[in-house]
This record gives sequence, C-alpha cells and structure tokens, in this order.
Amino acid sequence: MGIRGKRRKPLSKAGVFDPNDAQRIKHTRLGVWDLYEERMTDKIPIPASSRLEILVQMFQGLPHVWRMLKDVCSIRRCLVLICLYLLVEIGTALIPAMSLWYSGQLLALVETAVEKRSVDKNVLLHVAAGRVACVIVERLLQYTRNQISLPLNKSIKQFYSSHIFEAMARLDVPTFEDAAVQRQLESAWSTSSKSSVAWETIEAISNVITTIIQLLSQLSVLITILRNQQDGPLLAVLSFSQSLFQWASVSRSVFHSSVWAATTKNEDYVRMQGYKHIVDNPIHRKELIAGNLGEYLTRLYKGAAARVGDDAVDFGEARRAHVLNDRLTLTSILREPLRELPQIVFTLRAVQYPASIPISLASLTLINHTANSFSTTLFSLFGESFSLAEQFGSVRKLYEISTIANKVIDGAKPFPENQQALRNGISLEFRNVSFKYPGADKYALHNVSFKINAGQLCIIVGVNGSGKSTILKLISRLYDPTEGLILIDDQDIKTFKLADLRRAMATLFQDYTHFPLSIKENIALGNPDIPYDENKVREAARLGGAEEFVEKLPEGFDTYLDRPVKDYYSALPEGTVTLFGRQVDYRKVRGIGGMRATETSLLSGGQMQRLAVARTFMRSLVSETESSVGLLLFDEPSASLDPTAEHGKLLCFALVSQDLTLHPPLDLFERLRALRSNKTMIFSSHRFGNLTRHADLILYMDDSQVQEEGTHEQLLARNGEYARIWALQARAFV
Ligand SMILES: Nc1ncnc2c1ncn2[C@@H]1O[C@H](COP(=O)(O)OP(=O)(O)OP(=O)(O)O)[C@@H](O)[C@H]1O
Repeated sequence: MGIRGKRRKPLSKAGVFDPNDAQRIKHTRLGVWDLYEERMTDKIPIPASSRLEILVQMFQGLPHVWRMLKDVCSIRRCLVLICLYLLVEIGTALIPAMSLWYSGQLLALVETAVEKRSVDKNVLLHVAAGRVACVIVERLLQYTRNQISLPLNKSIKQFYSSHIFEAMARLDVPTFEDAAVQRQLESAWSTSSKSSVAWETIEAISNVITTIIQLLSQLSVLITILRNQQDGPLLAVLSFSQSLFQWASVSRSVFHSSVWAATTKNEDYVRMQGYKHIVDNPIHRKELIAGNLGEYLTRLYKGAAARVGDDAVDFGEARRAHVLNDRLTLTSILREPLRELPQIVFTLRAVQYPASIPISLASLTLINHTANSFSTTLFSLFGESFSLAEQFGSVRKLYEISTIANKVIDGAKPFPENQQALRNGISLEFRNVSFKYPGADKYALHNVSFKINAGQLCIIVGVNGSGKSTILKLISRLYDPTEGLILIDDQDIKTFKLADLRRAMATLFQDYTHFPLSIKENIALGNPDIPYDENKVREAARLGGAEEFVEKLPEGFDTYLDRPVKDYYSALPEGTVTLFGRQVDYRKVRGIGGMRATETSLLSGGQMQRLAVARTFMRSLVSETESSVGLLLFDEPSASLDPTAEHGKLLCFALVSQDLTLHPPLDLFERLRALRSNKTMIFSSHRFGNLTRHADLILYMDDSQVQEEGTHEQLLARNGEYARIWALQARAFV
C-alpha cells in the first residue's frame, strides 16, 4: 500500500471528535477532569514522518520568514544589531567545546602528574589560563548578548505592534467576530507580552544555528580524543546510547497526544467556579452586597468544596500532576545503573588486560562527558526544530492577518454623486430583506420591505428583539443581508464605497461604548475627517447636552472616563489623596493585598449617554456647510424596556425623575428633531406618543417583521397592535 493509503484515518466523522469512540480515543480520569486523547497507534507508519511534517511546515513558512527578516533589517539599527547578535551567539556556541578540550587537557595533566610525579608548569599555566579565559569570555558574551537583545526586542516589538494594530483596525464586524479570525489574531501576538513573534523567531533560528555549531565543535573534540584510544569508540557508543535511552524514556512519559479534549462533569466543581467568579469579579459586587449573598455563597462554596475535595484543581494543574506522576517502570529502574555502564565496561577491560590498560581514566571521563554533552545537544536540536517549525507557522499567521478578507465587500462607486443633494437627505429602501446573524439559526429580520424618502423622519418601534437595531446595523453595512436588497438613493448599497457611505451617515448605537481616552478625544472621534478643533468639540458637547457637566469635572474636557494607564506608587504618606494632580487610585494596592478593585464610574448613565450623543453630533451637526452627512441613525440609547411588559417601570421613571437623564429620549428626541433640518433620520425606540407623532413613517416591528407601517394617525386609525401599545403607554404617563 502506498504512503497515501496508509495515512492516518480521520476521526470517526470528519470534523467530529467523538469521546465515546473507544477504538480511537483513550479516556483518562484526572481528578474531576476527563481527558480524551486520540490514540497515536495509527499514525503514519513512516519513520520520522512527524519530522517530515515539521520540515514541510517550515518550508511553507519560509517566504514569510524571509519577508520578516527583510522587514526587521529595515528597522533602524536592527541590521547591525542582528549581525552583532549572531556573532555573539556563534562565539557562545564554541565555548562548550573549548571548555571540554581544556578540561580534557587538565585531566591529562593530572594523570601524568600522578604517574610521573611531575608537572610541566608551562603547559599547566597555559591550560589553566585557557580554561579560565573560556569562563570569562562566556560571561562577557552573555553580557553583550543581553545588551544587544534588549533594544533589538524592543524595536522589533514596536514595529510589529503597529503592524498588528493596523491589521486589526481594518476588520469589519462579522470578520472580527469570527472565532477563527480571533484565533488567528491571538496567535499573531506573541506568547508572552514581553516579546514578539518576530523576535522569538529570530531567537529560534539563532538557537538552531548555534546548536548545530555546538554539535560540530563537540563532535570534533570527540573525534580528537578518540583518535588514539583503543577502546574509545566503544565507550563513546556506550555513553551515547545510555543518553539516548534516558532521553527516550523521559520523553515517552510526557503527555504527547496532539489531538485531545478535556471536560468535567463534576457539577460541584462547576458550581464552585461559578461562586468564585461571583465573589472575585467586581461586576457582581453590587448585587452580592445588596442581595446579602456573601454568607450564603460562602456556605455553598464550602459545601461544594468539601464534596469535591482535593481534586478541585483546574485542568492545567491536573494535567501537570498527571505528567509528573512518578511511575515505576522497568526503564525507570534501569536508567540509573545504565549510567554506570561505561565505567563497568572500563573495569572489565582493565581486568581482561591488566598489563596494558586500554584507555586512561582521564580519557574515560572525558569521553563520557563529551559524548553526554554531544547527545544532549543533539536532542535539544530535535526540540528546537519543533519550536522552529511552530515559530515559522506563527510568522506566517503574523503576515496573513493583514490579508484577512473582510466579509463585507467594499463597493467601487463614490457616494454621494452629488454632495449638495446630501443636505436634503438620503432615500432608503429595504426590498424583501432577510438576515440571520453569523452562526444563528433564527432570522433577526424576515422578509422586511419599506421605503423612506429623502428628508423623512422614520421611527421604528417594537418589542425587545423584534429586529429594530438590526435594521440600523444593515443600513450602516455592519452586516450584509442574507437575502434581499437595500437601496440607497435607488441604487444597491453594496455598489458604493464603504468609507463614503459611512461618512454620509451619523449613527448612535444602542450599545454605544466610550473609548478609554479623554472626554474631548471621545467627542472628537465622532468625526475623524476634520482636524482636532477644541471649539467644535465644545459645540458638539453643547448640542449633546454634555458641556455643562463636563466643565464641572475637576479636569473638564481632559477627564479620562477610564484611564488606560494607571499610576504606580508605593507606601505614600498616610492621608495622601492626590498624586500627579489626580486622585490616588488605591486599586493597585488593593490588588496586591489580594483585594479586588472597585470600578466606580465618574459619570451617571445619562451623562455617559449625552457624551455619546455629542460624539454623534460631531459628525452631523457641527456645521451645516462642512457636514457631509445625509442620514442620521439613532438606536434608542437608553435601557431597553419593552413597554408591554414594563410600562409600570416607565411610569416609575417618569414620576420619580426630575432629571432628564433618567428619561432622556424625550429630551434628546426634541433636540435631534430640531437639529436634523432636512436630513433623513431613523430613530429606533420603545417610546411611542411624543416621538412617533412627528414621524413621516412609523414601522411597527414584531417577530423580525414589519407588522404595521404608516403615520401615527394612520396606525391609530388602523387600531392594531401599535394603537394598543400606544394607548397602554399613554395611560402610564397620565
Ligand atoms: N450579534 C448577534 N448575534 C446573534 N443574534 C443576535 C445578535 N444581535 C441580535 N441578535 C438577535 O437578533 C434578533 C433581533 O435583535 P435586535 O437587536 O435587532 O432587536 P431589537 O428590536 O433592537 O431589540 P431591543 O429593543 O431589545 O434593542 C434578536 O432575536 C436577537 O437575539
């Protein structure tokens, strides 16, 4: 049978890992964990086949590694530093062989001294100086290596962090949310935050080169020693084979199945992790305290912990314990005596030929030592070739992330064709649009059709989950419809350039976020097309209703809502409340003390919302002449409450609150309506009445479909679901 026919058969069903397939999957209990490993028995029966796979993987990565080397050398100073680094590494690689040689010379001197009762002082001095020089040079090389590698690593890391940033920034929503893309992005970052894939690869390449040099130099020392020794080759083979035996017996005990999965069915352990999460995650702290859950959860945790016992460890720990578990096997018993084999053979040979001992004791030690270090280097070369292949794979991924294709395909036509017409708004039509979110089975929109003329005000109302936000997301082309067509000014939305389209729309999403930047930057980012202008930021803040409270903040528009970089300090004098002009943040200290940080927000929910509105205004309403926006999309930026189910809560809000921030859409809506002038505006909302009365078109959504459509009067006259809910809400506010 050819190689092809003997390849490892796929798991029972393509793409399925079936833990119950006992023929293929080995099951091991590790405490509370069940580990399922694919059996290795049916691996490709070609000797060293896995090494072949590694070689193939390495060759595939070569073009990317070559490109990486060129990129790295193009960074300022890096070419010189890399050359120096390689020189130092080569120098370091020669040291072990030189040390071995000098050690051998020293041993030979000692032997001669014992035999002849005299020492050639010159030779001794020379050899001793050589041995000492080796150690000093090794230390100097190590120092130089550190001096070079630190700045090299920093420059390379900086270069690639920009590369990755750019690659990530360009990805659209469905592509970025794709789990495979997320994995690809993760593997492009380094395994440790202190380094970068590129630097780790350079280190891996240099390791392999230096290991080969070490091997060759040790081999030449070995050959020199063996040349004049009668039994030298025999002892070298014995030393080498006992190293091989040790290496094989150790490496076999290591967990090495490449395909595996682990799970736990222990409900108590799962619950314990849940309780732990509630207690150590700050987001649950309010409910934990207000709900008086502390003691109760502690009781539950202790109960579950008692039932699980000492097995309550995470999988990593269970696996480590399993791997390190000392097992009494024949090889482990024979391992140590085998180490003594060369000495035993040497003694037997001495007994056999007492007149002429075939090899000197010094040579025996030296041969043993050299053969051991040769074999250790050889085995480390195998390990390094594995990691080199992995590194090459990571480099490939590092470069491939900048070519990940976006799922939302860009159009070619500029938009708008006539900039002036934009002032009078954009017309929009949905024709039989259906949409499922990636990976979802259910339609978020099903066969939706409607038309909004240029300059009209459209309000989309409906219960939670009926598809209101989804309509706005499709208009922004965050996603494309699964079926149907969206027309902008009577042309397919997909034909227009995405950047132009997004420039022509201002959107405030329901689940808006704030960037971890200063307030002024948060607002300014609403319009990246104009240069930063403090006055415009203030104007937008005023229009959004945020200027007044922002000015009252100690740092005003420079305030960070969430400062991305923390200050560091230690043992400040008691009573210190400010440092570097800011309030002392004791979160870090608490973290060190094992306590959790409390995230207190500087602003109320309503104030946060006003800032989001200000950001949206930055694009659309800062200046009528400069604005390139023709369509305003507002997804109700308040807590989502379904009026049918929650009208009682709405009533409470209206009665309790004198503060506009608690029912901002009314206030916000009036302001928006006044400022929109002739532009098209779509507003998604739960609130009826006040808002909907002004609409040119109301879409009442339910069950992913537009159920009713018309003006407020038309829909009331129709006396359908819209009229029923409107009456319900109106009653609540009376
Ligand atoms: N990212 C997503 N992935 C999968 N399904 C989603 C996603 N976002 C929304 N959905 C689903 O799509 C449907 C419509 O959601 P959508 O957010 O458009 O409703 P909505 O009318 O805006 O609701 P609400 O009034 O609560 O904001 C819901 O069933 C929701 O569960």
